[in-house]
Amino acid sequence: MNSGIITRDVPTASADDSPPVHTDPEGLTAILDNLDALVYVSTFDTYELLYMNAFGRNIWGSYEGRKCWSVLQNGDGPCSFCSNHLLLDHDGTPKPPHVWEFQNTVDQRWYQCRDQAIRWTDGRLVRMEIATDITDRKNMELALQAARKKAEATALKDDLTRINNRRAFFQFGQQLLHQAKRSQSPLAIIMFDLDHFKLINDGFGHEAGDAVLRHVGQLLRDKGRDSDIAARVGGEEFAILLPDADADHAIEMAHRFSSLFRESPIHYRDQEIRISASFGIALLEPQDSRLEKILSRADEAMYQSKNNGRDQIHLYPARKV
Ligand SMILES: Nc1nc2c(ncn2[C@@H]2O[C@H](COP(=O)(O)OP(=O)(O)OP(=O)(O)O)[C@@H](O)[C@H]2O)c(=O)[nH]1
Repeated sequence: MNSGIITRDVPTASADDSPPVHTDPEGLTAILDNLDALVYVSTFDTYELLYMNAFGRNIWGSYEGRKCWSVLQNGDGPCSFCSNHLLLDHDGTPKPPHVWEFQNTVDQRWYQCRDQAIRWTDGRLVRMEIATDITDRKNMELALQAARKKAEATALKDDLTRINNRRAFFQFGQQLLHQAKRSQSPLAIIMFDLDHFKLINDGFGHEAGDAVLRHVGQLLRDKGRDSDIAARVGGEEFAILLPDADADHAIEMAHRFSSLFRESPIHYRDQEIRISASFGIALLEPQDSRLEKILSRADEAMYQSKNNGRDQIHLYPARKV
């Protein structure tokens, strides 16, 4: 059968292991069948496969009289990612090769594909693809990407409490601040500091102190809104950024956590550790462009709660709520 790429009568290589007998003096079939890459040719209008080399036949089977989407992708129609429309100019002139990567749905391996419109032996323009197996490189790339993502996520988490660390608070918070300003929506920050934490460390031991911090982290994770950014911003100091929250909402949230802390003692080695915290709330103001400004007002309000006797909530500038 004439493959179309070969200009003389040449037997098509079989998918079995026996080497094909090549009669074409140019040895083109032998060259194509010895390539460690898929080469195939299909028509633009009917998607019929006109040629596929031995690499392809060994993986995807026989192709004669079949469509590329059926043989190569086991599909029941043209592939959604078909690159045919990228291979010809609007006036029908072949464009330079289109190079892309994808994972084959039949053998699940990754290929780098080089697609091009070429002139077939009967004169019409057809699609040719040369696809090289890049699975090993791709897997390494994907593993590296996953490792980098994990490292980035780890760098933004506080080891002890498993909530955001200070760096993450500023990174995510600054973005939310810009968003709030753009959409002219409110935004609030609640800051709190555990009361007499040194006494917990001194009385129950540093490990008990760690257990308390973990407990607070857990409450923040479990009881906050998904859209809020809760972070440990210091030793026993925490902050919650509340997007789209006005004073009433922030006050309600602060009261909710204040009660939760008071009402959920930590059980540590048969001992019960009771905690409370002093809270400060600050709201986004029109002149704010940096998160630090709002945080420092929340910090000021928090110190009013500390100085007034602890276990209470102040809204900046000086309102006990
Ligand atoms: N267990 C533990 N303790 C910590 C950690 N980070 C900071 N601390 C302790 O937190 C304590 C903070 O003490 P202070 O700043 O005096 O505050 P406080 O005792 O909470 O008193 P007030 O804030 O005034 O109510 C210190 O003893 C620190 O050693 C931590 O990761 N684990």
